[in-house]
Amino acid sequence: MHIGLIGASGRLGTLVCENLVQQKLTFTKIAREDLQNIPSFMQLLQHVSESMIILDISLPVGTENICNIINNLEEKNLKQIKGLVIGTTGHNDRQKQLLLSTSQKIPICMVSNFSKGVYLFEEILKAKTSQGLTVTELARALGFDMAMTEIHHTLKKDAPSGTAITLAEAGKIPAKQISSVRVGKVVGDHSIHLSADSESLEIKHTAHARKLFAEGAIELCKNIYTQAPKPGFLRKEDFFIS
Ligand SMILES: NC(=O)C1=CN([C@@H]2O[C@H](COP(=O)(O)OP(=O)(O)OC[C@H]3O[C@@H](n4cnc5c(N)ncnc54)[C@H](OP(=O)(O)O)[C@@H]3O)[C@@H](O)[C@H]2O)C=CC1
Ligand SMILES: O=C(O)C1=N[C@H](C(=O)O)C[C@H](O)C1
Repeated sequence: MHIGLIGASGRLGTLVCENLVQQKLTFTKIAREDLQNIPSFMQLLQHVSESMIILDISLPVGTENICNIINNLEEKNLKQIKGLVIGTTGHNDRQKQLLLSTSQKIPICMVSNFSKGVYLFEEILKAKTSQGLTVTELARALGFDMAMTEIHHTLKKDAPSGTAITLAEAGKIPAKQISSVRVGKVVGDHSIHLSADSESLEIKHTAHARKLFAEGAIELCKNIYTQAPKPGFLRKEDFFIS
């Protein structure tokens, strides 16, 4: 497997490159210039002889650019790309629509958080209690009010975080109940607060180091490459465990 990496010079991208080198996996850095038009991208593809997974950990405009390239590539060149894994967050509705239409051409997997802990968090929110209720339904029935906070470093561009949006969807927590804090160098904290008259409860995930996301992203790329799914919007749940 070869990885085409968009966002290689970024905070996360740098760690992904280090990890790929450690694992002796081959990769190509895809710069913003490579995504400007088909000839630029074709030049890059011609230097890669193997089939590849493209990992996008850039900004929403980077995602938009790679989607436009994919939608305009000839079928024979498209065959070289086995999947597009998107870790970038903060897409607007138009960009989400573009991703959906691009998934008709290649398999696309969008993962707002590559950590296993957040995956577990999401599954907890979607699970059913012994009475057949979701955690949120049970909490509300027991008189708990629910809200979420997410805390990240000050250089993060989007708010709320992609993870907060994903967790809120899983727990059916209204978007207006999410608060975002940007402070210092926090890698990523997500908490759900449950509050009743005389007691409170908190479910919290803390990312202790950014390399966690790099490891998760590469593992996911490997799993998708091995399973070789057909074009479409992939459920990350089908690829998180190898
Ligand atoms: N899914 C997950 O688990 C995680 C997701 N993220 C997400 O990943 C993304 C990157 O985060 P982070 O590394 O902190 O951000 P950085 O700002 O450090 O890096 C952004 C990267 O994107 C590149 N870039 C920006 N615009 C374009 C473009 N138009 N075309 C190609 N490349 C472009 C930048 O390149 P240049 O140097 O040329 O500006 C840079 O390499 C964010 O969306 C963040 O939310 C972050 C952590 C975990
Ligand atoms: O930008 C970040 O740093 C992070 N972004 C992702 C998000 O928006 O949820 C994942 C993680 O929390 C770090």
